[in-house]
Amino acid sequence: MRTIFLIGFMGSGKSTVGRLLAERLGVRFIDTDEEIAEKEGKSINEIFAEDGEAYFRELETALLTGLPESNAVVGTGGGVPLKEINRVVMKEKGIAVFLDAPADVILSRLIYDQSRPLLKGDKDKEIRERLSIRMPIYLEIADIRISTSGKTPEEIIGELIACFKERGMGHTC
Ligand SMILES: Nc1ncnc2c1ncn2[C@@H]1O[C@H](COP(=O)(O)OP(=O)(O)OP(=O)(O)O)[C@@H](O)[C@H]1O
Ligand SMILES: O=C(O)C1=C[C@@H](O)[C@@H](O)[C@H](O)C1
Ligand SMILES: [Mg+2]
Repeated sequence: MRTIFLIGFMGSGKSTVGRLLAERLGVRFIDTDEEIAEKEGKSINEIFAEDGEAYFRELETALLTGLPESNAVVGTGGGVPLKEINRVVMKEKGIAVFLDAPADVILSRLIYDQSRPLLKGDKDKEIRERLSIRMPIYLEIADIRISTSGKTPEEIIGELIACFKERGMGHTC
């Protein structure tokens, strides 16, 4: 099985769905944010505050470059597809599954969340502005796009697995 990269905005469910999907497929789960936080010994908030976003983005690229090309599900950070080198690495190593959710659903999931450094002000505005800039990039590299609104993580995984069975890995559903 080629590596599955889950991409999408903050709160789209990449970490939640990714962990369950890996369990279901019997493969390793790697969450880029968790790996980086563990290696640095600090939270993502602390890395952004103390070392800056540019440093965090370098760590993301370094991590992606070292990931396996098979038998893994990767929950990416929401900003990973923004860099061209990251998009190239993901395409080389596996397939990209875009977990889609509109701004109001994302806001409802993250309204009380304090762990995302890019959502510290007017969350509604920050989500809408960033999502509109990123949407074309997520769409451009998605092999598969799944709407997550109103679906449980289990339902999303069921849809994804059905899609893989119907079309085969690496094809657009
Ligand atoms: N399908 C879903 N339905 C309802 N709530 C969900 C769903 N998927 C995720 N959530 C909830 O939304 C929140 C954010 O989910 P998660 O951390 O998996 O997002 P993420 O895409 O990994 O975000 P980030 O890019 O910031 O890492 C969590 O509280 C999670 O329980
Ligand atoms: O969308 C983003 O740019 C981010 C998403 C999170 O997964 C973290 O990687 C970090 O909070 C930045
Ligand atoms: Mg995550």
